[in-house]
Amino acid sequence: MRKPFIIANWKMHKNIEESVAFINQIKAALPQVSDEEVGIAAQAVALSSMKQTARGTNLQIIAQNAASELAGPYTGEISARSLADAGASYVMLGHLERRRLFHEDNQIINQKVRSALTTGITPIICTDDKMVQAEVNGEIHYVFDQLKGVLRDVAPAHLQKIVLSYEPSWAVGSSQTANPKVAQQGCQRIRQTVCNLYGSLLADQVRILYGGSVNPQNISAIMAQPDVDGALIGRASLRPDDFLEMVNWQQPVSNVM
Ligand SMILES: O=C(CO)COP(=O)(O)O
Repeated sequence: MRKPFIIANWKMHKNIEESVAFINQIKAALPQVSDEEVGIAAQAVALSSMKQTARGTNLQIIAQNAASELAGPYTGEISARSLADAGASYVMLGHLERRRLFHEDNQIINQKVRSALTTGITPIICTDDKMVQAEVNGEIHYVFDQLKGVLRDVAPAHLQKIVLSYEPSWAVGSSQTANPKVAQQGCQRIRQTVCNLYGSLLADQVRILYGGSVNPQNISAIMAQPDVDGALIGRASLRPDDFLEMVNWQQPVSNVM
């Protein structure tokens, strides 16, 4: 049984004080750890204070990026080792914005994945529909070459822990509301690719999240899809009440607030 995972990706929003205040506002209303995992991906400087504030809760503190090396002369970089020290249990790697704005490619992301794994911090590997997209007989086909590249030399024992995500480029940060069927199709194809690479047992275990314009109105329909195990939420995660509504998507709103 795959445990649902709902993640706020705050990107470069919220300073340390705002991050801590947010956690103080939501921590009493988080779901049971046995039912669901909840996490917040924030700027690296806020992680340590967030971890302290979240003590006693099941909230996962997540880094948004890490260096490909663990130590050395890389001015301005932050290693997965230091992120783990700061309290991050997961690190997002290969987000669409990292690929698009900072020119990260599959090789670099693969190095980052392998470095993170040596520190015990769990990668959340993001993929998008820019993998290879081809139209055959009027149907869109995604070929998940990105996945093969970023998972190179990743052992099956490690893949068991890794979380994957599907974030179509046109839905991230856009006004286009995610269509649950598209979310399902993308996640299902990622699972199929994992099955081809690692076999069906691991493909059934790995969690695959959907990201791109998720909000309190559409999260239930997205989470109802069989291959969608969670959501990566940008803009709609910035307000505590909206975030709580989304992490408690299984309950009527009146029971949450
Ligand atoms: O980038 C995202 C999550 O990683 C999605 O961002 P939005 O929810 O703002 O579209």
